[in-house]
Amino acid sequence: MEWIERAPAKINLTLDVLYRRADDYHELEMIMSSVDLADYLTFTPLEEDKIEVFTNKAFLPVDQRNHVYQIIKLVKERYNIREGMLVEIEKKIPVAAGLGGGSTDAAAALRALNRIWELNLSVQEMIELGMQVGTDVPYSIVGGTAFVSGRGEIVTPINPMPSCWVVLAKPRISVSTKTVFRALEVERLDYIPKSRIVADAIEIGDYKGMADNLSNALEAVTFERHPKLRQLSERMERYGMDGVTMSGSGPTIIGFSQNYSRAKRVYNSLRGFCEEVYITRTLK
Ligand SMILES: C[C@](O)(CO)[C@H](O)COP(=O)(O)OP(=O)(O)OC[C@H]1O[C@@H](n2ccc(N)nc2=O)[C@H](O)[C@@H]1O
Ligand SMILES: Nc1ncnc2c1ncn2[C@@H]1O[C@H](COP(=O)(O)OP(=O)(O)OP(=O)(O)O)[C@@H](O)[C@H]1O
Repeated sequence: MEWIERAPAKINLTLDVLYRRADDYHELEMIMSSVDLADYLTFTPLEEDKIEVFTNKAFLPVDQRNHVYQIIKLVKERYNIREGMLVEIEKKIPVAAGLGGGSTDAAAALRALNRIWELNLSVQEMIELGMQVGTDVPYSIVGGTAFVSGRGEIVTPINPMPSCWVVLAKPRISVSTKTVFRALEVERLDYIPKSRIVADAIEIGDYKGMADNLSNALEAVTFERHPKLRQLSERMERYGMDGVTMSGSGPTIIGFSQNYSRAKRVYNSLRGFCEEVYITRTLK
């Protein structure tokens, strides 16, 4: 029997860095939401005790380095499972883009294994396991629109973000999350945390309040290294998007509009300028 699990991409409406912690991670506050762009994972239980991962992107690792492989291994060890699992990942979310692709696949694997192996894990137990694989896995287990804090493990669902179109633009630039955090001088950040402001706006359905306060503390570092991203962000603002920001540690720049024709126009204009451009909707 086969089991199919959908794994949606996430966007950051905000990413506030509060301080660097003793364990070298950063204390964060973020508003995240899921969008209508997803990977699809097909799970086939195997009698033989082995883990096999396949994907349609040849450059992606399918061994211990794959987040899905890591989750299966973790669950098998923790719950002493002697059966095997074969997973096919149909990758649609751009990789290393700031859209949480690997994390959402890992979360989808946890949800699927929980059902297939009848583990009866609570959301909290899945969050604890997921955190061992990546910062964005806990959010991806919960999904929807959420206020995310701590290292990324405290996920508080809030009202769905006001419905709108989201244009995602990813130029051919690679960004290492670790390098960006390392280059960040938190004590010198000249910037006001926006997550609580955006959460309050979303709670009362205030689209303008949300769009006016999008922000990302990592933008300064990533933009300095890749000036093309600043140009892209300014271009999207000039084209009339209601709000523009960077997702995660980049390089994807996201723009919001409640007007479909405008979002479509921006999408069409960016296609010549950017490697990958998508027009998506937010998910409830
Ligand atoms: C920046 C975000 O995209 C926001 O959504 C995520 O926090 C990144 O998620 P990810 O790629 O799954 O990240 P991880 O593999 O957990 O962390 C990558 C690196 O980012 C830095 N990192 C991450 C999370 C955090 N709260 N503080 C950090 O300093 C650490 O150097 C870590 O080694
Ligand atoms: N299933 C997977 N899908 C995508 N990337 C994976 C997967 N498993 C492992 N990786 C590795 O994880 C790295 C980051 O990819 P991913 O797409 O998760 O980044 P991201 O979108 O920037 O994530 P985030 O927003 O959480 O920082 C890549 O270098 C890739 O090789």
